[in-house]
Amino acid sequence: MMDRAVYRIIDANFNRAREALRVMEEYCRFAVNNGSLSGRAKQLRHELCAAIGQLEQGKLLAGRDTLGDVGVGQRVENQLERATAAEAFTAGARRLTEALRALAEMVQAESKPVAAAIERLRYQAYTLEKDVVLFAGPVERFNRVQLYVIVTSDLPAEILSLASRCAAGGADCIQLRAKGMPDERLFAVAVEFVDICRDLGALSIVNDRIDIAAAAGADGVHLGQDDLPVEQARRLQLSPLIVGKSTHNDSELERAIGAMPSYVSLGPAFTTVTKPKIEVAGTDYIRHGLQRLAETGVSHVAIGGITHENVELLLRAGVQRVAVCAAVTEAPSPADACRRIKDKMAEFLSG
Ligand SMILES: Cc1ncc(COP(=O)(O)OP(=O)(O)O)c(N)n1
Ligand SMILES: Cc1ncsc1CCOP(=O)(O)O
Ligand SMILES: [Mg+2]
Repeated sequence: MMDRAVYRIIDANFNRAREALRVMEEYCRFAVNNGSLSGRAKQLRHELCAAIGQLEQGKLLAGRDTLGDVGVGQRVENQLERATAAEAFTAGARRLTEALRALAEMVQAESKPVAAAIERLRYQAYTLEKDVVLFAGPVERFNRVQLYVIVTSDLPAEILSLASRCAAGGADCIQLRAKGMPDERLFAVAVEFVDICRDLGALSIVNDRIDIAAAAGADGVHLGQDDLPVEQARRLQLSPLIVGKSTHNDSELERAIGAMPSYVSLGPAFTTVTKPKIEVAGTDYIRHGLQRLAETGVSHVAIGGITHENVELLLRAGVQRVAVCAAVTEAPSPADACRRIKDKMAEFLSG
């Protein structure tokens, strides 16, 4: 037989945990726009209710004494003063795991199986928090990108010079794509590339190689269909990285969404001199991809044969981010070429 104080603690922490889960669920649903993450928060809430439902409900309610609670009205500094929805989520996750811990300890005496179920929920809550933070933070950073330039070269000096000129011309994100460079040199170039991008305010992405991206401190990695899977790359990151995934058709897109990358590239939109043999996916695929992605929270970038002359066609289809290689890096002035595309985008997206 538990005493009344224990029931009071269980009742208070059950309410605290449910409320925290609501905050987490709403953040996943309305800020992250991800049905799978909000579904996991909802499932946790239902499982918590089912676990506590096994205790005697009458005793829980009889133990409640809000008016006599000496903690009511005691506020710590900054409580209920969250600057962002992400901060509210993190505070909710902390409250949730604390409440679950208190619940598990207090329920022990009444029911060991219920206490064990609550402990399992606590570990699931830690995992959910981690999955949400590792997904939502990088997506938010990537969503600020409009112009993404891919610098393709195996010459270190050319890569670094192009990266500086493109960033100076307004590229928001630059990818280092050096397909034939030995690892030692690739790592050294990646370190300099990351520095240049950081100094000039562009995101730095390394193509193909999560190991080089993580070791060089890049903002992200881009993975193709033949590269390491997104889930495995995530396990190797040292801090939350932007993880991009190439897709060229509906079935690749569905598989990519399941792995929850930060963004998918949709393309090729047009024929491309950078990959002359690749089949064009076309603007219909891009239009459909954008619709499908809207309910996932996964960001996008259109790619393949994009120039300042055809970018408006994509913007009209709903594209908000474009990745460009040849039209910028083969131009007499890569910085001017970036500016031309950025201006077109700014004009369209602000109008
Ligand atoms: C933004 C972006 N999208 C697609 C690709 C192509 O990746 P992948 O199919 O792995 O081919 P390679 O570029 O590795 O030859 C990309 N690099 N960047
Ligand atoms: C790397 C890549 N993958 C699909 S299309 C493409 C090349 C994009 O380059 P470009 O802008 O020169 O067409
Ligand atoms: Mg690749």
